[in-house]
Amino acid sequence: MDLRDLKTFLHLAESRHFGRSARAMHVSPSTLSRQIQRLEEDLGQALFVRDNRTVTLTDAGEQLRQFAQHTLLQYQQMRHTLGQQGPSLTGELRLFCSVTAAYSHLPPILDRFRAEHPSVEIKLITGDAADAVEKVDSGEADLAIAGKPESLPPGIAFAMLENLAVVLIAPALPCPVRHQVTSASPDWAKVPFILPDQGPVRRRIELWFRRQKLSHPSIYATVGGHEAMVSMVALGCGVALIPEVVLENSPEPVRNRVMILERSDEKTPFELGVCVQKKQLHEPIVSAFWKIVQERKESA
Ligand SMILES: CC(=O)[C@](C)(O)C(=O)O
Repeated sequence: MDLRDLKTFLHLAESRHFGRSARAMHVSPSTLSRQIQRLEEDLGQALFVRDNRTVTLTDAGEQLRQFAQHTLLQYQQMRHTLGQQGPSLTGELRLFCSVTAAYSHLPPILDRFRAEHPSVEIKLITGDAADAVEKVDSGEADLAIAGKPESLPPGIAFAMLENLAVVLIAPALPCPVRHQVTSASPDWAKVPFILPDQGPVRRRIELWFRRQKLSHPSIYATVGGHEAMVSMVALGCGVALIPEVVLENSPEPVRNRVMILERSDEKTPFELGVCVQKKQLHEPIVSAFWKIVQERKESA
């Protein structure tokens, strides 16, 4: 068994997306398939079940995921201990992110940070992704995972993690809204929209309205938190624009009640990243976390 295969496997087990993992690990999709095949042959078990778009772990895959997570973290910890001079960091780090980001993007960064700095206490605050930059700007959090706003406050630094797709979603089960949006030429002025109350996603739906020449859209509700928007769409209340990762991390019964009407084009990606106050970057704990984010960015 090769550590690189294990790393690639773990990435795929977390992303559940061949293309994304191949890009992040700097290998071609066929190399990635070969690495997984090698592990499957070695263990004599299938690790993933694949269909057109999604990848699911088998029981053996889940066992290997746990093994890979422990092994790689222990390895990193050992490497760090061997190469470490001076005392390790102690203190507190306050992180803010959405529930979605806590599932999708925070785990590998936090695992790595914990492996290197086990004595730092992590205070995780979850909430509306749209509040992330403000939480850092106001000093309530040291670092946050955020969608990049059109303009960043002057004291804030932003390190991009990934370009996310943004999708327009509608109820998938038979209901009046589904009927409206699946007709041959929907009357968009009559379709109820669920909007985030603020933030970069709000800005995007406003641009979408403009492109559709929709000056008076019908607003069903304005809510805080992209996760809540998915639930409302799943209940048939209206349609909404959200980062696709929020849908991907919604519980399956909710996901099954939602369909994607439109996916944003690659020219207008939604930049997800980590933000911090520039003046805090010299603080040892903040700077240690920032360094890990920068390294991930380079390997993404
Ligand atoms: C901005 C952000 O954190 C996410 C993951 O895209 C979200 O929760 O919408």
